Amino acid sequence: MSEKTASLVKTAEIEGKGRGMVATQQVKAGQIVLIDSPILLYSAIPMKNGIYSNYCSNCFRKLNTPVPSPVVSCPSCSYHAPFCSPNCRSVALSSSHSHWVCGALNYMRQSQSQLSLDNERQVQAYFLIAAYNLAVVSPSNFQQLLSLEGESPSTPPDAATLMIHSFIAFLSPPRSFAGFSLELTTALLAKDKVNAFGLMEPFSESVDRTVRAYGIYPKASFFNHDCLPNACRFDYVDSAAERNTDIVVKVLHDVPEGREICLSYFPVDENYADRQKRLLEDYGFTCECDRCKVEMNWPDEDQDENENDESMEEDGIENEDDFPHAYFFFRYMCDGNNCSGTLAPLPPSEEGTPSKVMECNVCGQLKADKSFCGNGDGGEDGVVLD
Ligand SMILES: C[S@@+](CC[C@H](N)C(=O)[O-])C[C@H]1O[C@@H](n2cnc3c(N)ncnc32)[C@H](O)[C@@H]1O
Repeated sequence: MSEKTASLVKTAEIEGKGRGMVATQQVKAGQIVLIDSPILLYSAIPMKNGIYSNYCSNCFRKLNTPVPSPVVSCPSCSYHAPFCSPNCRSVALSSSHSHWVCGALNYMRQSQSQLSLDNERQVQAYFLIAAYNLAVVSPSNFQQLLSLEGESPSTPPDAATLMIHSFIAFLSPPRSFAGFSLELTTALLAKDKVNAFGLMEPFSESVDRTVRAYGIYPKASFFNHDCLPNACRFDYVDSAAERNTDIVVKVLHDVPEGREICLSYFPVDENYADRQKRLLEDYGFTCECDRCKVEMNWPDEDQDENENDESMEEDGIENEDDFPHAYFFFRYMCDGNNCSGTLAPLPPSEEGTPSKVMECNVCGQLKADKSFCGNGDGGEDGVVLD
């Protein structure tokens, strides 16, 4: 986090939500309030016999060539874990791709058919391998991971958790780490469940994106959820030259001092029932945000009005009493094909003049701010984008 952004948010207790992030001063539309680096990253791509993924095994940048050259692959892996550069490889060999991780992943690949872990369990195994490795390569970051929100279930671990724990036990976690136990495995999985941020595969208009990797971000983990967020997060995994796995949190509009800054944990255009289900199952809470209080009274057939299509835009704005948050969708939802991203203004000028250009956090397109342009095509207020 840079000095400049460090002072714009702080953690505070928020009634009914645990810790949250609040603005320490008035924040202007488009300002970056946090840049955070991951303490842990792991692949979200389940392994398919002997085929490595098309992302750097350290920083998850998309690789240009499908077959890695020997200078940028792991010297020990039977599957030649690929890296995007000799530097990434050298960093990884002493941290995220340590000798133990390398052996553990190799074993997982070789014995995949006997292990019969489904895709979700494979990704959990990647996480646990990365987390137990972290305990050795960076004990302080490991403690930070353990200090995050996420309660272990009060019920005994299910069969799948027992299986995955015994699999990790079989891999003999690094000898210098003494705390390995079923309780710790269960606690780690609980932290991962509510705190991991997905780094998505490159955007495509024709294919639905899936997650390429998950990261644990120690400061960004304090943002609570709101179904009409006042901030959203960006990442530049393939385009940033350095620190490409950092996430950047920007506010959508002016936020007064002391106000909580929230993200939406998933695309904003999901309907009420789906949001509630997801928040309860994945994050363990019932959302009582202003938007949910309105939508809980909507009949089922109106639920899909949230969707970001033409009819929503027209209907929503015409029926503001039923849909008071229509303005949010009009101004902050990207209307790009297959996108569902959130638009945040570019940072204001040094003098504090707000930008009239919005950036989408999914497709990356720059668009004219509709609130300045009337119809949003950029033609009425001199905001013309290439
Ligand atoms: C990523 S953490 C956010 C920080 C967390 N509140 C803390 O104390 O560290 C996600 C967890 O915060 C809580 N949370 C987030 N948003 C919430 C909301 N709108 N209402 C109630 N609890 C919320 C839930 O317990 C959720 O599993």
